[in-house]
Amino acid sequence: MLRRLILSRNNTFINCRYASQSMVQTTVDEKSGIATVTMNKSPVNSLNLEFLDEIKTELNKLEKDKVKGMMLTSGLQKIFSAGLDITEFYNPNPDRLSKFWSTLQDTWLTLYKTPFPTAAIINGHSPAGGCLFAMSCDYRIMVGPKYTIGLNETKLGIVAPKWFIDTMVAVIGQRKAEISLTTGKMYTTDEALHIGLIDESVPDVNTALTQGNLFLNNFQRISPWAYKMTKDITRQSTVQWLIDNKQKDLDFVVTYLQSAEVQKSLGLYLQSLKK
Ligand SMILES: CC/C=C\C/C=C\C/C=C\C/C=C/C(=O)SCCNC(=O)CCNC(=O)[C@H](O)C(C)(C)COP(=O)(O)OP(=O)(O)OC[C@H]1O[C@@H](n2cnc3c(N)ncnc32)[C@H](O)[C@@H]1OP(=O)(O)O
Repeated sequence: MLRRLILSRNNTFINCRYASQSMVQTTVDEKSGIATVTMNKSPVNSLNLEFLDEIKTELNKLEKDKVKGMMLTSGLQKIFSAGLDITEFYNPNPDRLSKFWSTLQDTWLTLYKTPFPTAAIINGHSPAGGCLFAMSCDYRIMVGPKYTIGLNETKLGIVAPKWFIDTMVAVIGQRKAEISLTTGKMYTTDEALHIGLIDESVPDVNTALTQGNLFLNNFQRISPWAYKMTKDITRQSTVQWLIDNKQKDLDFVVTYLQSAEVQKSLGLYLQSLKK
């Protein structure tokens, strides 16, 4: 791992951590202590085992470094994240599938429970797992109007796991989540703003980053302990369910995803993507 200081747009030094061939780049503004984590896995930031592992490691590092906040964004042109990498569960190797799913569980727990405030800068499409990661941040700013966001699992012929569902319910409420999930609806930026799936719609990435910094800087005036306790209490039931049911969730998903019916649906969906 290499480190270097670079000069940011507002002339403060940024501590930049990067590794050769890294899929995740992080900069930390030395003045504000706010980190920007950029997902950079071409072509669509699909979340496979190695990518999830890198994201989790990076989040743990930020916690150790005691950053004051984090913005999660994408380095790709028009995609925040295409969600889980479907090739991890289409014709899967069962051992790798288990490893993949438990890494997803751990990465999500790490992101959902960060002791520092987080903002998703959604600068591109954000289906399924991409939407999950955005919803797991404390605040969402989406660059409009061209992109879409939502939990579209039913469109793939699969079911969003309970903790995906609970995360969405926490953001938009039971009724809207039920409609969104059953229909697999992908919302435009305006629609997402209207139902509360995102907090702000902005015209470009620079504005999104400025607004993200503004949101995170609010916490300079809040006790970190009070922040963390409040977040833990608010998110407790969703987090605790997964902690208590990790193995059950894993066993179910691994069996379910390998069933003939699900494999057939996934094959057809992948084919439609290639077209
Ligand atoms: C009770 C129930 C309990 C348990 C349930 C159990 C299991 C639940 C399991 C899983 C939950 C699943 C969560 C997910 O996240 S599934 C992933 C859903 N994602 C999508 O549907 C997105 C699909 N992609 C797109 O819509 C478009 O690609 C996108 C808008 C992101 C970008 O469009 P663009 O035109 O720019 O690029 P493409 O040409 O479409 O794609 C380029 C390239 O990338 C491949 N691709 C795209 N998305 C994925 C993906 N998610 N995984 C793997 N590969 C992906 C695409 O096929 C193209 O490949 P190629 O043709 O080879 O270049």
